Amino acid sequence: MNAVPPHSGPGVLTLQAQGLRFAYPGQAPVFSDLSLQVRPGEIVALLGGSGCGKSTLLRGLSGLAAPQAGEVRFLGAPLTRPHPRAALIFQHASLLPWRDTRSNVAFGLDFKRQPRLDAGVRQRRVADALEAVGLADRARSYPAQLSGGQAQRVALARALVRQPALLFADEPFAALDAITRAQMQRLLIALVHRWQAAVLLVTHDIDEAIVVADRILLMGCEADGPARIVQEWPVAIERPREGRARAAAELHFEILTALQSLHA
Ligand SMILES: Nc1ncnc2c1ncn2[C@@H]1O[C@H](COP(=O)(O)OP(=O)(O)OP(=O)(O)O)[C@@H](O)[C@H]1O
Repeated sequence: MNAVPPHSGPGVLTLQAQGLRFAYPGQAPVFSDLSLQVRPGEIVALLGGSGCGKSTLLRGLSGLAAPQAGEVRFLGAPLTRPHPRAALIFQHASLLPWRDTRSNVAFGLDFKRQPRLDAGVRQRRVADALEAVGLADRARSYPAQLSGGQAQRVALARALVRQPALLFADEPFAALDAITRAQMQRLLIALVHRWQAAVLLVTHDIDEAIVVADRILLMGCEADGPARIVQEWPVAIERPREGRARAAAELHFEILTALQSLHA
């Protein structure tokens, strides 16, 4: 694998959001005065009830939507639009059907503001990313020839090819069956550790958050007011976490109780 360049200097947070406010036109704010941080290499899960604003927050943090107040800093500098060292994955892989797997992954290097790479470096990056997600032998396959799990691996490779310092992931495994989902969770953990990326993972699934995350944030809103981060938990369960059912169950119960109390 090629060396991944350092993501930030010592002590620099990967992502720092301070005092964010966002409202859709003519509507009450989805969130107001919301702050959070993601440290280098940290996996942070964002849990919350449906409609509380998780996806909107992710869009605001990634530069896809502009908050009306507050500041987002990425690798120490203000972020006002999508950054080449931040990548996004969503519930649906959204591959280009007329491109094969290799070309879909290479497309990750063609987004706006990506640095121009020479052909050899591009090829190596794509090959590394495909190998990392276990699809080196499917480089010539088209999306219609892939399973849902394989398609999501291609989407992950398309994100990794950019050597991101931060991966924004909005319910990336929600559409997968339980076994594929567990495989993808393990893959995500292995890859971010190997590629030294941080992750901000939006999920509805408390168990997924407990298996994957270093830290869990619970987002909620009381009495239809703007959402905020109401509670946070460091996940101190030793990895790998499968088989540590008791510790996980205790944390699951604590988070579920907090989530239910928001909707009581
Ligand atoms: N484009 C939009 N225009 C207007 N309102 C929107 C738009 N997108 C989302 N909303 C509203 O903003 C609020 C937050 O939506 P958002 O999708 O961010 O929540 P969420 O927590 O990600 O939901 P879910 O978990 O169900 O996906 C909701 O009330 C939603 O109806």
